[in-house]
This record gives sequence, structure tokens and C-alpha cells, in this order.
Amino acid sequence: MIKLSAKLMDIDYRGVMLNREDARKTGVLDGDRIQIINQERGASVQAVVTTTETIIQEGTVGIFYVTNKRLDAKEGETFEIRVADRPVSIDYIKKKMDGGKFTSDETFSVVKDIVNDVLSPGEVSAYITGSYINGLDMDEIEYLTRAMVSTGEQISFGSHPIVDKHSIGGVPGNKITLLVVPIIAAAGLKIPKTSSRAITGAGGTADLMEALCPVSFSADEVRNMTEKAGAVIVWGGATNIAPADDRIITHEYPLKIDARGQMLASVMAKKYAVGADLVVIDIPVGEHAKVRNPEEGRKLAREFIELGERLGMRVECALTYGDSPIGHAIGVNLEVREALKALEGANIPGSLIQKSTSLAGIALEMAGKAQNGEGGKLAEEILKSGKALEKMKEIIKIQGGNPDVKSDDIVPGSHSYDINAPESGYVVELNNSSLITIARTAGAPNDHGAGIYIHKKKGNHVKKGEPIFTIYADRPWRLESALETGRRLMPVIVEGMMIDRIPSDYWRNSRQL
Ligand SMILES: O=P(O)(O)OC[C@H]1O[C@H](OP(=O)(O)O)[C@H](O)[C@@H]1O
Ligand SMILES: Nc1ccnc(=O)[nH]1
Repeated sequence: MIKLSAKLMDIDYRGVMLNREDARKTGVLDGDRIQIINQERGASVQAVVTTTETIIQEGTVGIFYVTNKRLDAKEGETFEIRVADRPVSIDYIKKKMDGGKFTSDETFSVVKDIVNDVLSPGEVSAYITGSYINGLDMDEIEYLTRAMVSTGEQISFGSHPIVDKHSIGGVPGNKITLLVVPIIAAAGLKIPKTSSRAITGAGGTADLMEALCPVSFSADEVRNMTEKAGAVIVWGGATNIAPADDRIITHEYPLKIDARGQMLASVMAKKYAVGADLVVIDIPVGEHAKVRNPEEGRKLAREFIELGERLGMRVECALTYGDSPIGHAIGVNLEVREALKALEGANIPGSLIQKSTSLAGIALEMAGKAQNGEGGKLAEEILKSGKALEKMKEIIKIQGGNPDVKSDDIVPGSHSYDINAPESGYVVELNNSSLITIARTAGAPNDHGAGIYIHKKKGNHVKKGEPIFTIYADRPWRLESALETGRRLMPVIVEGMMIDRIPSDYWRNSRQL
């Protein structure tokens, strides 16, 4: 054991940094774990070590920002440093990588170690990849859901039912939560909606809502705001509700994957932790969506319903059209503007309003606010009457945003480029996955102005030279990269359009590469 004095490092990362000499004395290598202890304060955390020759001097331990949120060290404070045991959860992760099955205790051990930052980013990725490749059965998914809930805070409300809604994601432009939640709340129901940020997409609901108001709140604040306004739309990752979820999503995001077992647990843990009784799940189905065909969709729906039964929640699922983007806008500001326009009563064509009112309608029927088959109509009435807009303003206000915000206040990025039709014809393909890649390359979701506005959707006729879609970015170099990606991926195909021209010397040239 050695004693070192703390140096706080303002780096948004987990772990600690040791001088190589101190690491040698302690007996740890880069990537090993140490326990940092202050006996007097009773403060102690485990952390993964990074070693350095020069950045941290001997006698000092550098503590990264995220780890210090738990340790609360002051600059110069003295800590005992001990080698920490290798966590047993790593053996469980290996077992899953080899095709084994997690027990309840093993799952809890992995989740607890993720939440307490005991596992390194590589180990968390191995856990996700192992589960992604070998799958989790329904028992393992239930264990995971319960472990995610029990390692965080839970909310309970005085009156019931508590309604909730969640989409598994995977379809670009899916801003429907910004309509569904205020419609349900305007009908007098409580809906404490927690969302994640983008996982495979170009803007999760938490990212979108952040363009209108703060989204980071404690579990207590979520409860109090929901009691007052009937609803919130907040970022689950900030609440300490199912805190493992956000850690897992952080590792899924760069890979654009959403492992099925983790997805079920991620969604349902958030519902269970807020005390939901009635839950509607949106399962977009489409060639480039997370669920490829209706059979797979029905199977996933059964799993959501079964998991709900095991946890005491009534779940209904809607298989929705996921072959094309929802509405016309993809990316934070573009989507928020489109959602606000719909709430303001603008005549937005097609999928956005229809999808939102159908989903909200199911929740209204489940809660007994409408007869079976009448929910969608009631939801539409609530939307058209302006009551959903009023409720949305109340939600924005209670979360600390400007309730008088108008759709036109939310503007897309100042750098844009129109992609025009090379031929006249019908749009026969809009590749969701490529659209997302282009929007992300343009800067979405972090750059709020970045994204894509689609002028012509599948089945629409377009004349040669007319814009099919416009790419927006906040920074010019991001627009350049997005354009390059767009040219490579060709996300839209117009009937009759030449897809590529392969010159006769193609093979010779490609061999030279
Ligand atoms: O990035 P991809 O994987 O498309 O989807 C993730 C989005 O789907 C869910 O939406 P909601 O909270 O039901 O609106 C999540 O919370 C998140 O916002
Ligand atoms: N894995 C997930 C998919 C969609 N929403 C979530 O919160 N989590």
C-alpha cells in the first residue's frame, strides 16, 4: 500500500492515472484496477489504471472527472492506494462469450460492476458483444432488467395508473414521443417518460428534448414534475434510474448495434423503475430497421409482453412501418421543428401524425380513456384541439425551458446542400441506415443543427434536377464529409436512375489499390 495525493483531472473519463514508478511500486500495470481509499472520510472507489511517465508526477494520483463524481476527492487530499482484486464478473463475461448462460447472481455482479466503474470499457464491450453474439434467454433478460433496476433509484407515485411509452428505435426521424407524451398527459394520465440518447440513430428523444429544455434530473425531480405537469420527457441516463443502461448504450452507440437482450432490458427497466402499469411499445419493422420483418416483430412483441408479465406491467406492442423515415426530418433541430409544427396544427402530411395518434390511442384505450378501436380518434382530437400543444408547453416550462417557443425558432444548421434527382422518376428506395450514417457524419446528434430534410419520400415522383433531400450541418467541414458519405452510400434511388458506372478497366484499377 502506498499513499498518494490527489490531482483532479478535468477529463470526462472514468479511472485514474498513476506515474509508472508508483504503478510499479503498487504492483499494477496499465489496465489493472486499484482501490483508492480515504479511511477518515469513509470514501473508497475502485478504478482502472492508466500509467504515464510525465503527466502525473510520482507521489500523485490523477483522478478522472467521472470517477471523482463518486469519490468527491479534493485537490491534494491523501489517499491510500491498494491493488484491487480482479472482479469475478470478468469470468461471467467470459462464460457468456463462450456461449454459457448467466445466473441471476452473475448478472447482478456484472451490472453492479458496470455501475460502479469496476469494469473497464473493453470489458463492458466484451459483455455487450458476448450477449450480442450468443443472445440472452428470457430468464437472463429478466435477471438483467431486475439488476438494472435494483442498482439504481426507483420512483413510486401516489395514484395510478402510470402510463408509459417506448420505441425500440432504429427508424430515422422517429420524433413521435414529442407528440405521444403530451397527448396522453392532456387526456389526464400520468406519463413520466425517460428516454435514452441516440443509440443507432441520429437523434434520440433525450437529444431532441434537449433542444427545448434541460433533460437531466434526479429521480425525485422526475416524480415531482410528473405530479405537477402530468408528464416529463427526460434523459434516463441522468436520473440514476437504471444507471447501467446509459453505460451500456455508450458502448453500443459507436458500433450502431442494439443487442436484443440488452434492448428489452434497457426499455423495460426504465418502465419498471418509474412504476409504470400500462406500457405501449413501438416496434418499427423494415429492411434496414432493428427488426427486419413482421414475424421477427411479433416474436419481439411476445417477449416484451412476457417480460412485462414477469414484472407486473401490462404491455401492448405496435408493429409500425420502419422502412422509411418518420416524417421528413432527421436530426435534432429539424425533428424538433417538425414535431412542434405538428403540435401547432400545421398540415403535416402522413406518417408522423398517424403514427403518433395510433400509439397514443393504444395507451388511451389501455387506460380506459377510450373504447377499444376509438383511441386513435381521441388522440387525434386532442392533438387538433391544441390541448397537446398546451401540455407540451407545460412540460417544457416545468423542465426549465421556454414554453413560448415556436417551431420556427428552432432552426437547422447554417450550412446546407441539396441533393437533386439525376433523372425524373419515382423514389423507389430510401435507405434508413445510410440516411442515419450521413446525418451522423454531418454532426448529428451532438450538433443540433445537423441532419437531413427529405423532400421526396418513397413512392413520390421527382423531376430531374429537383431536390430529393437536403443535408444540413453546423460546420462546413462536417457538411463536406457528409456529402462525401452521401455520394458513397447513395441512400435514395430513383427509378430509372443509373446506380453506378463500372468502367472496363475497373478490375485493373481496383487491383492496383
Ligand atoms: O437511436 P435509436 O436506436 O434509433 O433509438 C433510440 C431511441 O429510441 C427510444 O425512443 P423513445 O424514448 O421511445 O422516444 C430511446 O429512448 C431513444 O431515444
Ligand atoms: N436499447 C434501447 C432501445 C431503445 N430505447 C432504449 O431506451 N434502449
